[in-house]
Amino acid sequence: MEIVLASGSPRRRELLAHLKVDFRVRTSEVSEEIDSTEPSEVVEMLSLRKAVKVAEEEKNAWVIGADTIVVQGGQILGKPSDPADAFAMLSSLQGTQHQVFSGISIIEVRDGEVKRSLSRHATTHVWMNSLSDQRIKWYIETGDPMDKAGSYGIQGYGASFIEKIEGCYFNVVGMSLSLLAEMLETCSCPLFEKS
Ligand SMILES: Cc1cn([C@H]2C[C@H](O)[C@@H](COP(=O)(O)OP(=O)(O)OP(=O)(O)O)O2)c(=O)[nH]c1=O
Repeated sequence: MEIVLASGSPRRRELLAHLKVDFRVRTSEVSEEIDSTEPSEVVEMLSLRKAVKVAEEEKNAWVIGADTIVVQGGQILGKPSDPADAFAMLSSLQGTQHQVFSGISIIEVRDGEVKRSLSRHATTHVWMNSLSDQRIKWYIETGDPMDKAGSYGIQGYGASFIEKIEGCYFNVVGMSLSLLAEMLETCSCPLFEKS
């Protein structure tokens, strides 16, 4: 049995490495189109979709999938489609509060069959400082926002935008480690349990 991270996100690789477990990465392409507008449902369903796609290719593994979105006033912000979209997102987030939802799914596959499937999410409240148009434009030119939900990364230069957060920091970066640890324990994953 192995732990397989179903993610192309370099952040999620770094995050999982913090848990001091052996794992390998297997990426897949899934559609991120979804009918639901309920944030918790969206991130749990998308994380499950990513995990399922990879689990179908595995024989014996715990497959982990995750998904992160930014939510402001009920509106869901994913990754920006282009620099103009990033500008629109950051302009609306600056000077206000928003939430970051990250869903995590674990699928336990034994002998090619799904033995257990678990999906959970965490929410973090984030307060962003007021930002000038020039500063937003400069940040977008660095390219950093383009692969991130809400068009910012709290773990890089984007940290200078953040006044405070309430909730798990790692949840903002892409996956709550305390939630993941709890889920691996629930699954009785021996690769995680420390003696
Ligand atoms: C808000 C925020 C998001 N992000 C990132 C985390 C996710 O990688 C990304 C949201 O996109 P996701 O679709 O959740 O993930 P992904 O496409 O990067 O990777 P994969 O689906 O293969 O697992 O935004 C940060 O890195 N920092 C932040 O502060």
